[in-house]
Amino acid sequence: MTDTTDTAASQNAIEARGLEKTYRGQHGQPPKHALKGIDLAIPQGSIFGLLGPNGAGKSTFINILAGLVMKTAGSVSIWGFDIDRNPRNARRSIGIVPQELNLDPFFTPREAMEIQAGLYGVPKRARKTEEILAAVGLTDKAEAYARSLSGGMRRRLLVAKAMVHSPPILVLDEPTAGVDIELRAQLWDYVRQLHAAGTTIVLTTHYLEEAEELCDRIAIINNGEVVAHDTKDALLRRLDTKRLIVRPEAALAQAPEALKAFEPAVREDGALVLHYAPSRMPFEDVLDAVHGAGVRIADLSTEDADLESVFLSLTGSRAAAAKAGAGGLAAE
Ligand SMILES: Nc1ncnc2c1ncn2[C@@H]1O[C@H](COP(=O)(O)OP(=O)(O)OP(=O)(O)O)[C@@H](O)[C@H]1O
Repeated sequence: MTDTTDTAASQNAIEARGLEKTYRGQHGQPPKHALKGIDLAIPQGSIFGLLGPNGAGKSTFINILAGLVMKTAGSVSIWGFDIDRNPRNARRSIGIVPQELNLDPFFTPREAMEIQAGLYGVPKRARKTEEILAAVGLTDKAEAYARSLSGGMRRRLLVAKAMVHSPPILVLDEPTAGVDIELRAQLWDYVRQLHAAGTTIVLTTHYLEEAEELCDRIAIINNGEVVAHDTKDALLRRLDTKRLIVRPEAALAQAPEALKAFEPAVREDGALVLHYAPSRMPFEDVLDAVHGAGVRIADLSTEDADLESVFLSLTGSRAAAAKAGAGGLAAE
């Protein structure tokens, strides 16, 4: 076993090559090929979003990083440490916040932190229990039993526990599920602080808006395969599509036939939504078409493609996008 990192690999916080996972079929079920050769490089210092519909394989990927699921084939290195050849160092380089709120109900947050630090062999003088509890807003609850904590507090305690050994990488698996908006904002503030201090952040989320707001790079996984892997901006640019939202002076019963080429829809609030490709069609031409169709405009606005559109075009699944909690476009 060696402790030396491979310098090329260490440019990336996490690197997976040809990663495969096949779950053995249980109760007469056929085997499940959950990861079909994943290649993924997560650069150091990024806030990386891992997106995908339910069952895409995100948790499988994260559980392989955590050492909870054995891969079937391929290789993974964490902070330059191969998980097979150097599992100890690989595991020390990463803090994982699990999806489930699995906390021992009989320990207080302070105790839970100390136990976790002990498990990682962090010497007493090097522990940062109070500092981390304060950062996640749990100082007041340091002596409360975990069972008396709200869902949001438990989630924040899990983040705190994942940070006890000061790993350079923090992975959050669906961290804001069940967390109310205020606490979510607080959690993201802390995650941003960690990122500013140099921690690489990887998160899976069902909230596309969250990924859009937070992440600088995004991979979309569908059906065990990476279908996109790019900077967020490049992903958003990839779709040459904009929406024009027109508020007509008089209510429209339906979208005018003459505007068919713009995939028109009349929203519940009465707005007429048109789609166009800005690189191929000057805005003036879109407006002319609206006038030509006899629609008098009371007000208008445009919207760029969002992550949901990208997600939809890549996974081809409107249901998946709806499940992904994007909202907002439901009326179209
Ligand atoms: N222990 C297991 N045994 C058999 N099949 C499994 C097991 N765990 C996951 N799977 C299957 O593997 C596929 C990928 O599951 P995984 O949980 O990784 O997806 P996910 O993208 O994390 O989904 P979600 O967002 O719902 O958590 C799914 O079809 C799932 O049913």
